[in-house]
Amino acid sequence: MQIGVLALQGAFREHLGCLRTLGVQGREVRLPSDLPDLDGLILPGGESTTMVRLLNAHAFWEPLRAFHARGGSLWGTCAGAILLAREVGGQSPALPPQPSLGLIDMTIERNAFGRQRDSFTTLLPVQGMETPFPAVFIRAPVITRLGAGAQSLADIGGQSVLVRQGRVLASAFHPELTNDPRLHELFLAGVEAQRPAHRPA
Ligand SMILES: NC(=O)CC[C@H](N)C(=O)O
Repeated sequence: MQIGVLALQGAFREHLGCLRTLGVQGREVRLPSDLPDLDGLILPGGESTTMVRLLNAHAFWEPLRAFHARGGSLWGTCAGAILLAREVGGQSPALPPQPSLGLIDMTIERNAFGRQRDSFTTLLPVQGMETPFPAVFIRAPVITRLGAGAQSLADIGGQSVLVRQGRVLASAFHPELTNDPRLHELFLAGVEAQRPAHRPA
């Protein structure tokens, strides 16, 4: 199974490290030409406005949508989750809406926890996990609207922080900054389930 991590900016090395501990040699994705033979792609946390600028500069938007359309699985963490949303809120009304891939029918609000709670770690109950997940939030977004086709797997105070729509997973927090492999395992299991039978592992 071929897994890539978008390596334009942010915590891509940490994701590659987590994949390595699970025996998966992930690949840095820096150009659209790195996408074609991947089965799964992780969009890391970082600064979504910077990522948008770099995605524009490399004409990445259509190749990413095409990757999804041909059966690729995606997982966005924090800034990466913002890139996957249909609508992005939380920026100054003076600015135009932030562009995004629209691969999950949700509205996501940037920097939603406010200054006092800029960064925190919490033990988060996640659907399907026997014990809570240690979730690290850093200037994190929350999902304020979720379409009927998307499913919430965890929430804080009634607001979703982990959602799935088909082959696309989004977490508002950073599983790559903890030693708990369960979300990486969840993503890889989804990729494996989607991988065409004729492709070698
Ligand atoms: N840790 C993160 O990825 C923070 C995301 C950042 N606040 C943004 O809007 O892009």
